[in-house]
Amino acid sequence: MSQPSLVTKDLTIRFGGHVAVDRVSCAFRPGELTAIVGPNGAGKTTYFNLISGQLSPTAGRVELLGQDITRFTVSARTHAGLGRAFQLTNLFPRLTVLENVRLVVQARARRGFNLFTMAQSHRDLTEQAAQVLEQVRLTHLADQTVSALSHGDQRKLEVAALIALKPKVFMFDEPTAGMSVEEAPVILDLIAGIKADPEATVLLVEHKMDVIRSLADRIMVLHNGALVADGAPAEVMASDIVQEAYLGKELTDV
Ligand SMILES: Nc1ncnc2c1ncn2[C@@H]1O[C@H](COP(=O)(O)OP(=O)(O)OP(=O)(O)O)[C@@H](O)[C@H]1O
Repeated sequence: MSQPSLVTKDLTIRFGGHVAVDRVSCAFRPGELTAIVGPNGAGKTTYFNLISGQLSPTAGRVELLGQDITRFTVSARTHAGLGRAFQLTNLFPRLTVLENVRLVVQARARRGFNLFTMAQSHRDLTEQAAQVLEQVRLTHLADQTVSALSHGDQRKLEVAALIALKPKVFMFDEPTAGMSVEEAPVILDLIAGIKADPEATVLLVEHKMDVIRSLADRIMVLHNGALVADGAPAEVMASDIVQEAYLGKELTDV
C-alpha cells in the first residue's frame, strides 16, 4: 500500500461547548477517492476547513506529504500541494476564462516578470492554460468573462483552476450542488478523470448516493463530529451504525 499523502491525527475543534470535529484520525492515499458522508451538521465541512486551513484545530494535527501543516496558512497549504475547489470564490469575475486559468498556471510556475523571458513565458503559460480548458471542454468559452458564464460553466472553471494547480490532494465539497441534471455529469466526469491519476488523492464531501456509488473507492462516515465508519463502500453502507446514523433519510437517491 502506498504512503498516505494526507493524514489527520486526533483532529478536533470545539465551538464553545460544542465539539464539531471530534478526534478524527484518518489517512488518505494516492490513487484513492474517499467520500466523506454524514447527516447534516455531522462536521464534514468543518473537517474540510480544518484540513484546508480555514479553521485552526483545538487539538490534533494535519500532515501533508509527511509534513506537519497544522499551523500553515491556507496559501502555504496550497503551495505545499493541497487543492480545494471553492464555490466561485477563487475566480476573478471580470477576467476571462482563459485569464483565470492562466493566473493559476502562473502562480504555480512562480514565474517572475523577467523582461527577457516574459514573451516566451507568457506563450507557455497561455498554452498550458488552453490545454486545461480543452480538458474540461471550456475552449469555446475561453474569451468570455467569468461573470457572463452559467453557474454550471463557472463550476467547471473551478475544476479547471484546480487541475491547473496540479495539487497532490484534491478536495471537493458537494461539487454538483445547485447544478442542473445536464450539467452535473460533466463535473463528475472531470472528477473521475482526476481520480484516474494514480498520484492524485481525492476527498469528496457528498450527499448524493449515485455520485458516491459511481466515484468512491472508500467511504468515511462522520456523525456528531466523530468518525463512526471507514472502509469499502459496500461494507460501510451496509453497516448498522450507518443505517442508524442516517435513518435511511439523509443520503439522497437521485
Ligand atoms: N464557525 C462555527 N461556529 C459555531 N459552530 C459551528 C461553526 N461552524 C460549524 N459549526 C457547527 O459545527 C457542526 C458541524 O457543521 P458542519 O457544517 O461541518 O456540518 P456538515 O456535516 O458539513 O453539515 P451539512 O451536510 O449540513 O453541510 C454544526 O453543528 C455547526 O452548527
